[in-house]
Parts: sequence; structure tokens; C-alpha cells
Amino acid sequence: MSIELKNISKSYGSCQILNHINLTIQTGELVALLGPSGSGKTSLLRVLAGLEYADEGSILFHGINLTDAPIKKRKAGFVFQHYALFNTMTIRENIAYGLKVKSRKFRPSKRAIHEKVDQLLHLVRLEPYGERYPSQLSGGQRQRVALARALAIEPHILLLDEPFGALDAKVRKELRQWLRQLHRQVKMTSLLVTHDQEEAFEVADRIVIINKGQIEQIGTPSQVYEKPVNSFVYDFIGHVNRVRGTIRDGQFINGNFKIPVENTGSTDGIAFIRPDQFSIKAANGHAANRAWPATITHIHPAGSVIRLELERQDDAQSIEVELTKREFSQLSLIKSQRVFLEPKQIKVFAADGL
Ligand SMILES: Nc1ncnc2c1ncn2[C@@H]1O[C@H](COP(=O)(O)OP(=O)(O)OP(=O)(O)O)[C@@H](O)[C@H]1O
Repeated sequence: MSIELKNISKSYGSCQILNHINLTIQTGELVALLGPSGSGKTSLLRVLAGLEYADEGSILFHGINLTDAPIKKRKAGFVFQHYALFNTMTIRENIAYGLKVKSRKFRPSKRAIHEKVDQLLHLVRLEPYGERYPSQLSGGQRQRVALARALAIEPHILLLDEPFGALDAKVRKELRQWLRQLHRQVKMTSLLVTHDQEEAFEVADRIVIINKGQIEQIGTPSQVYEKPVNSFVYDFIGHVNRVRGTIRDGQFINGNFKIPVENTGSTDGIAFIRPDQFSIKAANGHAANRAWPATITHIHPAGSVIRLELERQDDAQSIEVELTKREFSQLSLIKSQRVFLEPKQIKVFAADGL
């Protein structure tokens, strides 16, 4: 089931919360909607589900216009952050619930429901827990039950709103991997709302970056990380160093530092450099105008990378650099050492409004 959102806008009073959203989710794709708090993620999911209606635009499910259709017609399975399991029912009963309440005409037989619940318990790896009650499960297990319950009605699409948001970091990580595997098995068209970058990058086929009700970028995780299309995405995704300067005569200039840029005209500019995109060189003689002289202020070993904090000698700006262990040991760096910092990859945007 593919989904197409065309030109969706929505306001509450004078506040526009969705602004001309265009997005296609292909059949079987898992798309993550990632953005800061209040950017409109949940609102978009609710409009898609039929829990809210857009002021403008249309929604097509496999080419059929369901913009004004009620929630039931959209056949969506939901999983929310807070487990909405029924505490007085066993896990089996919880999973079977959506099937048991179907009208007689559409309700499967008792035996078929039992078999379906068996399959789902197997899928979410909770076979031994069918007769327990939700209070006898961990938070992560309860969210897996919530997913099984959502899948029981054989939805056409799966909508996940911060499904692991209430769980601790370790469980979240396990569930992310589990969700990825589960999605590979069931291949259901899915939209995952999250503000957790790691979650979006690890789980999704494509990521939609949303900000102030507008889509900033749509792409695979590597496209979004490697080629952010604007300064918002650069800043929002991963760590980044920002260096302010001037764009003039086709160059970005910051003190003695100069590099050619595509931007023409004269304006203030901001250069973005990821911490792993620096070369560190021994500070011999004068820094070329492609490097900043800097002093190492801190060295933090952080797993497979070494994080360095440096202070630029020309204007005292703090710069964060990441090196592999190998690079670090080859350079034999020590605290307080003076070095030249040369960006390997740098992206400059005009500073309008930043
Ligand atoms: N029923 C409502 N009435 C008025 N304003 C609303 C309503 N629901 C949401 N909003 C506003 O719409 C904007 C988008 O909210 P939404 O919940 O979609 O954001 P979000 O990206 O999901 O945020 P979070 O990550 O914090 O959950 C916010 O400014 C919010 O205050």
C-alpha cells in the first residue's frame, strides 16, 4: 500500500502547523519523520491516520483518494509511546482484541484468532508470555505486544509515534534492531515519528526532516547525513562545528582562512564542518590560509573514536574534532599541543536569518 500526501496544510487558529507537505511513501517502505519538538510530526501522522483533517491538500492510499475518509477506512495500525494495553486482559487477549471486536460478518473464527495470536506471539518473540498480564512484562516487552496487537488486524499501514520514547536507552537500542528485522519480515508500509536521530538513522529506509511544519529534506539516511541540503539540516543532524565569516568575491573568509565557494555576491556566511572532517597537521611555520592554528584543550577517548577539543589561536573559538584511534596514535597528539586544523570537507551557506 503506497501513500501519497499532496500539498497538505493545517492551521490551529492563526498558527500554521503543516505547510504544503508533499510526501510519497512507497509500498513496504519504512519512513521516519524526524524533527525538533513542535515541528509538526505528530500532527502529520494524525492527519494521515484520519484522527485529524487537513485544511488543504489530499491523501491517496494506493492511488485512491481517502482525504475525507474516516479512520476506519484507512486501515492503519497504531503504536504510541504510552502502552495502551488493557491491564485486565492477558497478552493473548490484548493481541486478539482488534479481531474479536470485528462485526460478526468480518470476525475470524475462534480457531483462526487463536492461530493468528500464536503467529504474532512468535513474530514479536513473546511465545512464553501469552498468559501473562501487561503488568508482568517489561516496558520493552509491552511495546512489542502493542506492535503485535496493531498488526493483528492486518492493517494496510503502520503508524508508530515515538513507540520507544518512554524506554531507557539500552532497551530502545535493542528494540530499534528488532523493529528493523520485524519490518524486513512483514514489509508493511510504515511511518515512524521520532525525535531521536539514532533511531531514525538505524531503522528507516528514508528519513523526512521536518521543521516548523515544512519538509526540509527527504532522503536515505546516508543522503541526509552526507549531503544536507541546507543549514537547518546540517545543524540538526549529528555534531557540527559552525564558523561565521564573510562571503566575498567567490570566497568564504574568516580571518586569514579563505576557501572558494559557489555563492556569489557579498554576504555574511556560516561554514559547517563535521568533527570527523578535519586533518590535523604539525604546527610548523605559518598556517596556510586553508588551516586554523589551534591548541588542543581536551582529549576524550570515546569508544572507537577519539574526540578532541581545540581552541583556535586567532579568535579562541572552540572546535570539536574526531579522529580514529589509528589516526590519533599516528599523530601522537598531547594536550596543550599547538597544531594546524585543516577542514577536509566544508559547506558554506549564506547566514540569512541564522
Ligand atoms: N490541538 C491543538 N491545538 C493547537 N495547537 C496544537 C494542537 N496540536 C498541536 N498543536 C501545535 O502544533 C505544533 C506541532 O505539534 P506536534 O505535536 O505535531 O509536534 P511534534 O513535532 O510531534 O512535537 P513533539 O516531538 O514535541 O511531540 C506545536 O506548536 C503544537 O503546540
